[in-house]
Amino acid sequence: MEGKRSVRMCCLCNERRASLSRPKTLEQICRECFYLAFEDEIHQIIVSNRLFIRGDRVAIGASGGKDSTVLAYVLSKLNRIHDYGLHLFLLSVDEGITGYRDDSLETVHRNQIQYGLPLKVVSYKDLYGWTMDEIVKLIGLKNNCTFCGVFRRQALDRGAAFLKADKLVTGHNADDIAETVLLNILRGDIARLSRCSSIITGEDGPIPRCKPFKYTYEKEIVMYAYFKKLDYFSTECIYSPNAYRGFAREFIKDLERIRSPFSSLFILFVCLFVIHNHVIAYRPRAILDIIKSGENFRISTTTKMPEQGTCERCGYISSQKWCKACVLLDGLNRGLPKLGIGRSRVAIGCKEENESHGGKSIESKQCGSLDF
Ligand SMILES: Nc1ncnc2c1ncn2[C@@H]1O[C@H](COP(=O)(O)OP(=O)(O)OP(=O)(O)O)[C@@H](O)[C@H]1O
Repeated sequence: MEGKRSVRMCCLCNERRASLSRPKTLEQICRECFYLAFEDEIHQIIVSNRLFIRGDRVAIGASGGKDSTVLAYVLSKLNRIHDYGLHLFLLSVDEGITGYRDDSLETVHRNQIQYGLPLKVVSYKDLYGWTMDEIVKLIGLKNNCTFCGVFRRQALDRGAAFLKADKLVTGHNADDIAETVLLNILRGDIARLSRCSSIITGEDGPIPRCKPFKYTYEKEIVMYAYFKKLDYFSTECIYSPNAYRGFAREFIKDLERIRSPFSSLFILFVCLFVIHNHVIAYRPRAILDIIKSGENFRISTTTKMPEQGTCERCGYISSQKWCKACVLLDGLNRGLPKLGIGRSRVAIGCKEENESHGGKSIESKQCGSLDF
C-alpha cells in the first residue's frame, strides 16, 4: 500500500504545487508565481527609480552570460507587456579572448534572433588595435583585468554612442553589488563606495548606466534562466581568477546561510572583524543588507572630487590629460605595458577591475574604470 504523500501548495496562488523555494524570501512557490514575482520586482525597480523614459534607446550590455541574457529577455518582455515604449538593442564587446568570448558571442548572435533585438558588436582589436589574447601574451595573467576593465568601459560607451543610445543597462546583480560594496569598504575606497551601490551611474559621463538587477539575487537569475530554458553561455573568463572577489563572494554566502538579529551596519563591521579574525557571523538577508549599507554611505559635500574633462588624445571623459585607456595603450604600444598600471591608483570598482590593485581612489574616476 502506498503511503500518503503530503503535497505542498504554492503559498502565493495556493492552486499549483510549490516547486521551488525562493532564495530571496524562502517562500515555497510554483514556477508560474516565481516568474511573475521575479518579473514584477524588476518592473517595480524600473518604475520606482525612473530608469527609462518613453522613447529611450536602450543598449543592453550583452555578454552572452546568464545575467545579461536574462536581462535582455525580461526587459524586452516588460517593454512589451507594460508598453514602456523603449527601443532596445544588444551591445556586445568582443575582447578577443579565444575559447571564451568567441563562444559567448555566438550565444548573443542566437539571442539576437530569439528576442528579435538588433545587435552591435564592438571589438578591442578595432578600437584599440589589441586583443586580450595579445595583451595577456605580453603581460601575463597578473594585471590583465585592469586592461580589460578599462577598455570594456570605453568600448561599451563607444558602442552605445554608435547606437545613439540614451541609456546603457548591464546585468550586474545584487550579489555583484554586495561584493563590490564589501570590497570597497575593505579597500577604504570612499568614492567608489558611494557610487557602486547606485542604480544609475555615469550621468555626468557620455551615457548613463543602469542596473535593473540591482536587487535581484544571482540564484534567482540562474533559476529563471534554467526554468525558462534560456540560451546562455556559462563559462567563466579564462583570464580572470578573481581570487579576492571570490573571497568576498564566499564570505557573503556564509553570511546568507546563518541567522542573526543584528543590523546591517553592525554586520558590515562584523565583516571587517571577521576578515581579520576568521570568525563567522550570521544573517540570511545579507546581500540586501550590505547593499543598503553601501547606499547609506555618502561622501560629504566638502570632499573634493576630480574635475571632469576630456582626454587630449581620444576625447573620452577624463579628469587627467589622458584617459586611463590611452595611458594603458601608450604603454602597450611602447612595449612598456606596466607603465599605466602602477602609476595611477586603480582601485576596486567592480569585478572587471584588476583586483590585485589596492589604493584609495577619490581620483580613480580619472581612469574611466568601472564601478558599474
Ligand atoms: N563583453 C561584454 N559585452 C557586453 N556587455 C558586457 C560584456 N561583459 C560584461 N558586460 C556587461 O556587464 C555585466 C557584468 O559583467 P560581468 O563580467 O560581471 O559578468 P557576469 O556577472 O557573469 O554577467 P553575465 O552573466 O551577463 O556575463 C554583464 O551582465 C553585461 O551586462
